[in-house]
Amino acid sequence: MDGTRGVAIRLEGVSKTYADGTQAVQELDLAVEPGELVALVGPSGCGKSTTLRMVNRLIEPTAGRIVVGDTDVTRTDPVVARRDMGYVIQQVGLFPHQTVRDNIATVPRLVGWNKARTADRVTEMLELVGLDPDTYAGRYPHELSGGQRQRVGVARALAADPPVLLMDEPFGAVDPIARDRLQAQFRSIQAQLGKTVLFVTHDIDEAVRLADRIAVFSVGGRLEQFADPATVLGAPATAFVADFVGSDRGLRRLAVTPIEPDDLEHPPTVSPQQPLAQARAVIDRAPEPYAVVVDDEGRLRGWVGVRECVGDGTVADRMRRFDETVEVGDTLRRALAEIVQHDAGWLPVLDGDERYQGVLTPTSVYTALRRHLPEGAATPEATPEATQETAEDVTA
Ligand SMILES: Nc1ncnc2c1ncn2[C@@H]1O[C@H](COP(=O)(O)OP(=O)(O)OP(=O)(O)O)[C@@H](O)[C@H]1O
Repeated sequence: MDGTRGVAIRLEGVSKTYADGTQAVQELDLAVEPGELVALVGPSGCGKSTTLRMVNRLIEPTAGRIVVGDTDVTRTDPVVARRDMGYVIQQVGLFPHQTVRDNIATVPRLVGWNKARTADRVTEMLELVGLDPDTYAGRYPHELSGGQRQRVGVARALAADPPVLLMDEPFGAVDPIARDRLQAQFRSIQAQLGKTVLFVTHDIDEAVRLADRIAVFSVGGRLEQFADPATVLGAPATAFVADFVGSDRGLRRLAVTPIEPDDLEHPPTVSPQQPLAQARAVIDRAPEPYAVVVDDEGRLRGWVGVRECVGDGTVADRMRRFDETVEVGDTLRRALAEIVQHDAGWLPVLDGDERYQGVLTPTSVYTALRRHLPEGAATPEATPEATQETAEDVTA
């Protein structure tokens, strides 16, 4: 979809001290690239929302400069600056006495779009967020589910095609299943639109799932680390970050680590036309008690184990099919989930053209996870002290 692409956001030495002396944000420097999706995370009260609201000047910084695209928003009329920044909040903030249509049309009308252009845009935005315009445009907010209200909130924020989107716990108020769906949908919307998105969440899994980079704050608005999810999880910069992302960060890394061809194992392969006796001989020479059946075009057909390789006939007569496969580029988490779900010792991996590439086993998933540790990553999980600690935790 054509539209305004994202612009850079720069915070330079930004601080906020509230009137009662609370230091919410201290000397914050943060540079967000155009089109980047950045999550602000940290414990309650660490200044995430304050930071977000200083960008659209709902809160005035006490020091520093905030530049959005070419505009120093700290020196611009905030009402004008806000037109370039869609804003989505947890409770959505839809106008209760206006229809969905009128809610979405708010900013386009404000900036003087004519009726026809505004009406087209409302339809386009409802379709973008997956709500049928004929059904929903005329409804009032109380006639929608929480998830639908949230989607209308996103549609409204995007309606005037701003380059920047600011979101404060955008999916916080919906149930976990709707939340998963909304997150996936938002990712695909963002992939199409390429806006610059700053969003606040206290949910590290949401940040890992959605963000290109994660900014981790500690109380007092100090930036502890600003890096991509794999680095935050695999190489936490400080003890604070390690604690915040949790002792199960190793598991979380599964979700951000893609399957690569180098990670795969290569058990023996046979073709469907081969006699079973030949397949048996192939398996007997290999450490694995099975062979993968691949046809002449490199497509996966199934597998045979030693037990199938008896009697006359060909591999095609006795081979078994797979319940599941994964592709190179899918996450290790997906692979492990399939292995566990199907109680399988191994899982075939295809390329984007459905050609067989190799297999993953629980061991190779683990090896891949270790290989993908970001540079400079200490592996606290593997140190004697950490092992000791875990043992104490277990016995405590
Ligand atoms: N208007 C205000 N006056 C005084 N202190 C404030 C004000 N607004 C926020 N604070 C304080 O500033 C600090 C940062 O608040 P902020 O809302 O930015 O945190 P947060 O990280 O978004 O927290 P949460 O996750 O709980 O929403 C907190 O200590 C909060 O109590």
